[in-house]
Amino acid sequence: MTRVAVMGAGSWGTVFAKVLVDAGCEVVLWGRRAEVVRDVNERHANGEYLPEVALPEGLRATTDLAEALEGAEFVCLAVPAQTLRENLAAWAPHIPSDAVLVSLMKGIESGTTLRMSEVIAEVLGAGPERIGVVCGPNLAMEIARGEPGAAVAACSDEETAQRLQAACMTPYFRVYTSTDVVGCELAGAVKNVIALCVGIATGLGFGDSTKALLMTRGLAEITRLGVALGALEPTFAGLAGLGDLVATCSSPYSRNRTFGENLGRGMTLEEVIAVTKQTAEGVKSSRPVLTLAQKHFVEMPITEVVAAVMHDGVPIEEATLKLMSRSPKPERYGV
Ligand SMILES: NC(=O)C1=CN([C@@H]2O[C@H](COP(=O)(O)OP(=O)(O)OC[C@H]3O[C@@H](n4cnc5c(N)ncnc54)[C@H](OP(=O)(O)O)[C@@H]3O)[C@@H](O)[C@H]2O)C=CC1
Ligand SMILES: O=C(CO)COP(=O)(O)O
Repeated sequence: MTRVAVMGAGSWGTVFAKVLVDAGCEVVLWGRRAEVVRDVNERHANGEYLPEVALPEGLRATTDLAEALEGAEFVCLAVPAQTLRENLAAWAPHIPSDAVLVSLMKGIESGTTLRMSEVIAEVLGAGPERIGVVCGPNLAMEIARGEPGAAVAACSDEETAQRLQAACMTPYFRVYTSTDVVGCELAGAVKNVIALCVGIATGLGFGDSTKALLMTRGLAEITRLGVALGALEPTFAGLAGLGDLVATCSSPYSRNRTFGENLGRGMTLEEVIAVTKQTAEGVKSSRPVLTLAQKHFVEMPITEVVAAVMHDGVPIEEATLKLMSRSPKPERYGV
């Protein structure tokens, strides 16, 4: 039986642990709070993050790092992107030296502009053949209910990608492989920034024309950045690209979209932060994504205004005007 540790017992860590159990793995879920761990072990639930979701009885949880990580073939990482570095440093002594490290996260590190796989490589000194990513249009509550879903298991080493695919494929969760780690990770992280903007548009009361505009031009800027960083263009038309963008920008379950929607409705940034209980990665990632874009001379107008609203106090009306008054040009997709 494949032994897997899932590090982080929030919404996605818990649901992905369920998927792994349903796929036939032996899974230990690590959480930092005893009450969450107790809920998983005693009630087979994570009431705080996933109300009314029944977890498999075979899913075990612990707060003990050594217990979670002992003998793990795959270590799946599901904590907020900005906390990964400090967490990994604490977990490192317990991580088996041959384990494959799998990022389930969708963010870019502030300050360094590193993708999560790059943070893993830097902190643990692991080679690319030991680092994977799982991403795609996966809203935790929907996958938890066993609704048909799909994702991409990416690793630069095809064989590792196939092992990862086998570990998490279930009758309701279809997994494809990819070797384009850069494309998958970037698409996952940057769609959160676009979802913030779609959320703002929703909160302002705008309809589907505006949302389609933002998703389409958002995908164009995600693709431009990805290709500049060495990703493969077709990745952005796939599950990790278009798929995740559409799911996140359309779903009331999306924390990023909801964050934007609250802002668009007129709440202040401080008020929205106060009511947002779960991780909305796009807020902090918008700045490092923009820095990456500037470094590679890639135009990302939507990201630019989102970063300005999130970090520089630019009013939404000014951001809207800025986007809509850009110079006339032919429509270009990608590079
Ligand atoms: N939710 C979803 O639908 C999906 C999310 N993702 C990605 O998965 C990643 C995790 O998100 P998700 O599980 O949804 O987030 P949640 O906000 O639901 O959960 C965050 C988890 O991380 C823990 N945590 C927070 N801060 C720290 C810290 N400093 N050290 C250790 N643990 C910490 C929380 O613990 P505590 O409860 O104790 O605060 C909680 O277990 C994100 O990058 C997200 O983009 C990817 C696909 C789908
Ligand atoms: O990544 C996700 C869907 O694939 C979840 O999006 P949110 O983090 O915005 O909820």
